[in-house]
Amino acid sequence: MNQQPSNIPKLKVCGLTQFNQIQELMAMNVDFLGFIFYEKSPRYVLNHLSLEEISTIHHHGKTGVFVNEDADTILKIVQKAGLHFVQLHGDENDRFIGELRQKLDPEVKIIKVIRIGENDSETKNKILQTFNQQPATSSLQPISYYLFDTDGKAFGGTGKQFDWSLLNDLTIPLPYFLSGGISEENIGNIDVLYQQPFALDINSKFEIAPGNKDTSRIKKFKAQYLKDR
Ligand SMILES: O=C(O)c1ccccc1NCC(=O)[C@H](O)[C@H](O)COP(=O)(O)O
Repeated sequence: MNQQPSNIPKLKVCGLTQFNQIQELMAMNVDFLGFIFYEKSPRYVLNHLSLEEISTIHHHGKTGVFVNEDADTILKIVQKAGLHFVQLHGDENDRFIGELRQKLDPEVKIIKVIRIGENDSETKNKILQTFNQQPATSSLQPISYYLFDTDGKAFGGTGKQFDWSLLNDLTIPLPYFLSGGISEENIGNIDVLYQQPFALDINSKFEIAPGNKDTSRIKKFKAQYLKDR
């Protein structure tokens, strides 16, 4: 993984489908490469790359995004594609996550997505419930990271920002990825967050078309916002 001063968030680029673009992102030391294994997404990676092709990508941050997928399918994809992170982007409950954790190689880390709708007490309760799902006595922590994204019918890739100030009302017990419509236009507001993100997750705001990334804009974004601020 790329060495950076710890106060600078890492960068995940999600919804990758093009081999040449993946190579360009690797050359610019992007920390996480996101592949969507959800058939209904316009960024469904298996329409473009095979599991064998993904397995040939030599990078330590290969992340598979899954939506309410069954554990054995996730396991098979993780093994065949050589993934390092599993991002659970649906409504997976603690029991499912615990079972999946038992099946996965301990080196493979789980990122649990919390999709955020309105900034209201119901949303805050939903988030707190998810935080409380972590069994304290487990020898292997089921969830390693949270990812906060904007809720929507498509589950992800909405291109919309949620109200970040909501995170300031919470003590987030794990490092987290900040996601949902992140671009040059709103990243300047990141300083409002008391607890800074471990990583930023960018996607549709840097696309020419779904799955087709504007890598030169990503390069500029990374150089401008993810160096010493
Ligand atoms: O991007 C998708 O098409 C998608 C569909 C279903 C579940 C997850 C999906 N994306 C996962 C991501 O991690 C995205 O980067 C995240 O949703 C933010 O996307 P955006 O709002 O476009 O920046």
